[in-house]
Amino acid sequence: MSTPQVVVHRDKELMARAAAARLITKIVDAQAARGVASVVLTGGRNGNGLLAALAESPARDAVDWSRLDLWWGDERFLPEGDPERNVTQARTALLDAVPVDPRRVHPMPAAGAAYGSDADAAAAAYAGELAASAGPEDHGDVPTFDVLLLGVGPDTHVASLFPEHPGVRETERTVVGVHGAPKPPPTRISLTLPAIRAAREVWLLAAGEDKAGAVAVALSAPGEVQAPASGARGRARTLWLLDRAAAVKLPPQLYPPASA
Ligand SMILES: O=C1O[C@H](COP(=O)(O)O)[C@@H](O)[C@H](O)[C@H]1O
Repeated sequence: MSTPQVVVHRDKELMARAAAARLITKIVDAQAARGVASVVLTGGRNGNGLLAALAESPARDAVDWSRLDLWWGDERFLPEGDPERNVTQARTALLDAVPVDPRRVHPMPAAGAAYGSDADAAAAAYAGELAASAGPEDHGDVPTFDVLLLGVGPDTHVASLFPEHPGVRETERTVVGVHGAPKPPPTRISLTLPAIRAAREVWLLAAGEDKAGAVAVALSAPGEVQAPASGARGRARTLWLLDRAAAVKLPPQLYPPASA
């Protein structure tokens, strides 16, 4: 697993634009190297800010959207089309504006329809979809995602893995149903830390002073059960993309001052 690197941008708008530019380059490079790229999307303010910045970037046309697999790190277990679902927000921010191949877009299941209110069954189905996409070159039952994006909550949660909750302790399953989440809605679906750690690169996004405490705690090497963000690492790279407000409690030796 890789050691976290920290990049600090002036403010959240610049952070979103820089992260979007970085993601475009990463997708184009992966498509050149392997034909297809895969990205795991996150919900939340910073994840959607990145997608909106990507939608506005003229360089978005450098991406071959038909050769991009999109997965989700977590989902709020709500009915299809609910405005609070992460996939609904991603469609509004970006996906409705670019020619993605619908067969390569893999939202987590919604409540109702096939799974009713059974988030555990929906999580198992998504685990099956991931396993079916993993090849012999991958590490276990998930594809080796090129980039996995994560927002960081003020309590250090990532995806829907909350401190001290059962999901963050999971070591076998790749996807779990989450019950009684401290942030609404209480029922969710989430990738687990083992699935997150299958990614080549994990990028954690945090902006604003309400995230400063979480960033400082997660980067001070606590246990991942207490601070889930600290356990989110990529095989090749772990990148924390911050704005100055979110970095304010970090010791300066953790990042080069020139990057801020
Ligand atoms: O509920 C969620 O929250 C986290 C963090 O969101 P933020 O708005 O505080 O950045 C997000 O990453 C996750 O996908 C989402 O379901």
